[in-house]
Amino acid sequence: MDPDWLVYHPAPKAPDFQLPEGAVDAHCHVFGPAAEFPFAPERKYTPCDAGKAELYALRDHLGFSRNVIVQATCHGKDNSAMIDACRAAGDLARGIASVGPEITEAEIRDMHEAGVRGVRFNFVKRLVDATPKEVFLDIAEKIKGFGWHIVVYFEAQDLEEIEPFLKQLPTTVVVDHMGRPDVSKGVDHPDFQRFIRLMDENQNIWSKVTCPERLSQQGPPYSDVVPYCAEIVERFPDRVLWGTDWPHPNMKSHMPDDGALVDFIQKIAPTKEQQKMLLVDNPMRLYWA
Ligand SMILES: O=C(O)/C=C(\CC(=O)C(=O)O)C(=O)O
Repeated sequence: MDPDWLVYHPAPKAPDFQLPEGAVDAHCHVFGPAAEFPFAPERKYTPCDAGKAELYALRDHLGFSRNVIVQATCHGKDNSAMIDACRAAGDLARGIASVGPEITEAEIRDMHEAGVRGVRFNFVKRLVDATPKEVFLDIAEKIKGFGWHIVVYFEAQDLEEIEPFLKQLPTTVVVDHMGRPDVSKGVDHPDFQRFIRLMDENQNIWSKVTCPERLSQQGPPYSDVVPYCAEIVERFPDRVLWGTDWPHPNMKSHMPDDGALVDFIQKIAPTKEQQKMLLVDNPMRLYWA
């Protein structure tokens, strides 16, 4: 693994916040183990091993019922670790894959049968080499007939440029980590308001209200991120998802305690009704319907 790699928390606390029955961790990853599932040659980082056994132990410890496993860029377009983890969980996991334009209908069907329900388009330059938008649009056409959706990962400064592309996508679109706002700017800043407007005007666009540990400039308990997540949950309660982001790739400042991350949920979704939509109803509708 990279010399400055931070390994996931060895013993997260038991959450004080009791998750609703049937809660879904809708954003997490598996890494390897590398001996079984080697990392991709084109990867931009080399993580520690963090396989399905550890992921499912964390699920049970925190009180989640299900997982959505998002293909991590260190595995490139080889989705086998993610698919193996989905198959091992039976009906309790779904996956988001990374695919190229050469993907065939038969391959999509196989992945669907394993539990995959979408693809991820990544625009974060430190994680991937750029893919032309026409290639992504081509992939979108191929997957839409399967009822899959598209997860997009970009940073706040790139929103203006990719907004027309997002509006062209023919499926439900889920934005990772609220489009990574700069939380020093305030929720009223035009950059975050642009993201709110995008969701407001496009009913097919959802957001993950995730990764306070990545977005925070203050560190735990991530109070500076609360207003951003809370604003989105309040405005769009039926289009939000939450996940741990375990095993927290590329965290450099600190490694979060996953139990404390679960406790964060009640600050951004204060009512029982919001919590149930965020953690159960929305992910079940998108991934298990
Ligand atoms: O875990 C995340 O969502 C964020 C990542 C890693 C990532 O997306 C990947 O490797 O695919 C990041 O910001 O480094």
